[in-house]
Amino acid sequence: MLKACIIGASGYTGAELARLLTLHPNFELAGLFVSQNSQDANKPLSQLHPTLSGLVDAKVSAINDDLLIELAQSMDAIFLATPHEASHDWMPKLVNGNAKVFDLSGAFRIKDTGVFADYYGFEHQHNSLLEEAIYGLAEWNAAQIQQANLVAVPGCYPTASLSALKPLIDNNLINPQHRPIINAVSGVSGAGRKAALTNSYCEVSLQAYGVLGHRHQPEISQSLGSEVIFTPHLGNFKRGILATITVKVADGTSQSQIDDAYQQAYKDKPIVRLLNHFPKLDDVVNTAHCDLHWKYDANSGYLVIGSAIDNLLKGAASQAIQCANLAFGYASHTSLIYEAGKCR
Ligand SMILES: NC(=O)C1=CN([C@@H]2O[C@H](COP(=O)(O)OP(=O)(O)OC[C@H]3O[C@@H](n4cnc5c(N)ncnc54)[C@H](OP(=O)(O)O)[C@@H]3O)[C@@H](O)[C@H]2O)C=CC1
Ligand SMILES: CC(=O)N[C@@H](CCC(=O)OP(=O)(O)O)C(=O)O
Repeated sequence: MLKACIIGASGYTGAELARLLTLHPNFELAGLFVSQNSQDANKPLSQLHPTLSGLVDAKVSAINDDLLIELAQSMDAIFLATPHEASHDWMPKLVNGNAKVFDLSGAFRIKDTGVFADYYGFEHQHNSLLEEAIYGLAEWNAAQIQQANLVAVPGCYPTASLSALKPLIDNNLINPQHRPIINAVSGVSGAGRKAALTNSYCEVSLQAYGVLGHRHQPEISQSLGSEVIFTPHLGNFKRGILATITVKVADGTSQSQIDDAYQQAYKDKPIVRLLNHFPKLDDVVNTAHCDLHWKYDANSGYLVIGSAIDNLLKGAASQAIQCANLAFGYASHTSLIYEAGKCR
């Protein structure tokens, strides 16, 4: 069994990782950590997340610098489900050991350091680690992830958006004169577990935010190789992201070229499901799937794609497990999807 630990285990994505690693046939969950001064240190994870009762009753421990170095030597896999700044600050201690590191934060996703000052509010100090980090979009970067020691797991909105747009861009089907327009709605768990006025129950009402300035816009553009217009919205539900994306396709594109692009991209990739209707959040929440559907108007040249994921799973924890599966030589979907009542 491969030894894995989670830093930031008490958060929403950390708890999902704990569940997925406990149920995984190839990993042993060997450590759960929170920050040095965490109020939750020494509490059982199942006390913080009672849904894990009987499954993950181990206590979370406070992390410190010596422990980081020790974990880098003793673990096979380290999952960071921590704020961007914490991942940024700790990474040099974590990458120089035996463990492969899977970072769910945004700290190592972008190659251009200027983006961190503009969108993340801190100056990036680790250029060489940014170079080394592999972007963990599992269906699209498998060969690189298999060789990686440091995987930057994509953000939730970028996962929903890129899963819809990559088949088109890879087949030169997007009209370069027109930016794809991404409108996406997220549940409140996308903001993490910490209390804040903007995500408290009585305050949340469907609303756009981060308009023309959200940090996921440069992340999507980097991976797509094309600028986009990205507008996120916060909805008054717990989990899930529904993205509706409008694309002006290249002149002369046929319906069958579009259909083929999606079918070729996702054949043998069972996490992504191509539907015959526009996706619904309820069908992906609590699953590792990304559901896609599209409709094309050949007269106008406009294509609309619907993409749905669970932000905490395909948008974070289960995609991190897909990356770990690949990095340790297993099929990407190992332990993540169900077939005839069995976990594949
Ligand atoms: N929620 C989502 O849908 C997605 C989140 N992400 C990213 O994943 C990461 C985790 O997100 P999420 O689970 O939602 O966050 P939460 O706020 O729910 O959890 C954060 C975790 O990190 C710990 N933590 C907080 N501050 C620090 C610190 N300074 N040093 C070390 N540990 C700290 C927290 O515990 P404590 O404070 O007690 O130490 C907690 O365990 C973030 O980087 C987020 O941007 C990525 C994709 C989707
Ligand atoms: C609803 C909500 O607040 N969502 C988060 C995105 C969560 C995510 O993907 O996290 P990263 O920060 O790791 O990119 C936001 O808009 O900031």
